Amino acid sequence: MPHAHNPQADSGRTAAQPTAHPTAQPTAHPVGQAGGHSSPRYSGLTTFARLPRIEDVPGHDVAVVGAPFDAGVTYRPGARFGPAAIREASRLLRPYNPRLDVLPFRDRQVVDAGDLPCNPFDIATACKEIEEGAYELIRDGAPLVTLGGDHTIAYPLLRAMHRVHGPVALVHFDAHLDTWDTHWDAPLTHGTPFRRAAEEGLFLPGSSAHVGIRGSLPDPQDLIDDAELGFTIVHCADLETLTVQDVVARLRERIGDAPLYVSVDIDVLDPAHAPATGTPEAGGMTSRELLGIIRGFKGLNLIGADVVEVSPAYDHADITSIAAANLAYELVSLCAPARRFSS
Ligand SMILES: N=C(N)NCCCC(=O)O
Ligand SMILES: [Zn+2]
Ligand SMILES: [Zn+2]
Repeated sequence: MPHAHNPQADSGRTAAQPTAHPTAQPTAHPVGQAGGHSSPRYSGLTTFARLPRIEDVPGHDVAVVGAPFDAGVTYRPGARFGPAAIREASRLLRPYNPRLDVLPFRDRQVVDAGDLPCNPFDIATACKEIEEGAYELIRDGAPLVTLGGDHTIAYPLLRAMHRVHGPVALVHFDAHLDTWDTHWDAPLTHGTPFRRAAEEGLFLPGSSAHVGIRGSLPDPQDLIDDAELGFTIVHCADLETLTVQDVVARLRERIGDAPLYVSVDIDVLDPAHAPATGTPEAGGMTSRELLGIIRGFKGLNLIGADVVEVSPAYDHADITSIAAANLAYELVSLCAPARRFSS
């Protein structure tokens, strides 16, 4: 599908009417990754998975974009460097995803769209910039995977998704609820994006879930307030008895055939699997569990996703960035069609 602005695509669009082009044809001959045999994977300029930049191809079916913003954090800063670190850690991603049996870059034109503009001093301005930048990438219906950035960015991203698809099923992987009303009286922080989104009806509460919630809370009222927003919660402790398949079944039943948005706060992983994050909590998920649950969304209508809260200065041996890059790869892979012929 063309990336160029299409004025007709906007006409008659309202929030309640999904407007993604159901008939849009995928790019005929996608440009894939820079070849691992013609140039070693550790060489060359960095794009996500060594994919072409958006300006290097005529159009895109799926975009990966960075949102280097971290003015909304409450504890350790540094997620503004997340997109660069995740891209660097994505060099080893290969063309074939065997668990999903797809070649995500062969049948869809996947591009690296660079970084969205994000004002580093004014959160409201940054949110507007992120929303507009994301909207330009998705206006013709292309799925978007955003590399954060702190979790504040999920709010403008959901606003952009809503403009194209209407309310979405939201699956939110996180140690934290991120549904506070305000933090230090600030309405736009990484602890508040899903409260703002709920107020604006950006997601379908009955189709949405928090997964991986754990850790100490400022107040017991947090859980009561969150419950009023309509989410179901798969607590991290539930994984002591539920298998990955059980969780997938529960989430799929809830999502149904609604357009799906997946928001992954990397702190849903145990600090052993993701040390480089702003508000780490002990007792988290393994990367294998999280990758398994996300793969379980195969066949659903994924219209967007984010992987946020990677703060690379706290990393060791790129553990966190590698986990984030692989999660983004699975999310992009969910946008690929079933394999039609062997490679
Ligand atoms: N990591 C995210 N998104 N939120 C954490 C907020 C929890 C706190 O600062 O107490
Ligand atoms: Zn979190
Ligand atoms: Zn979060």
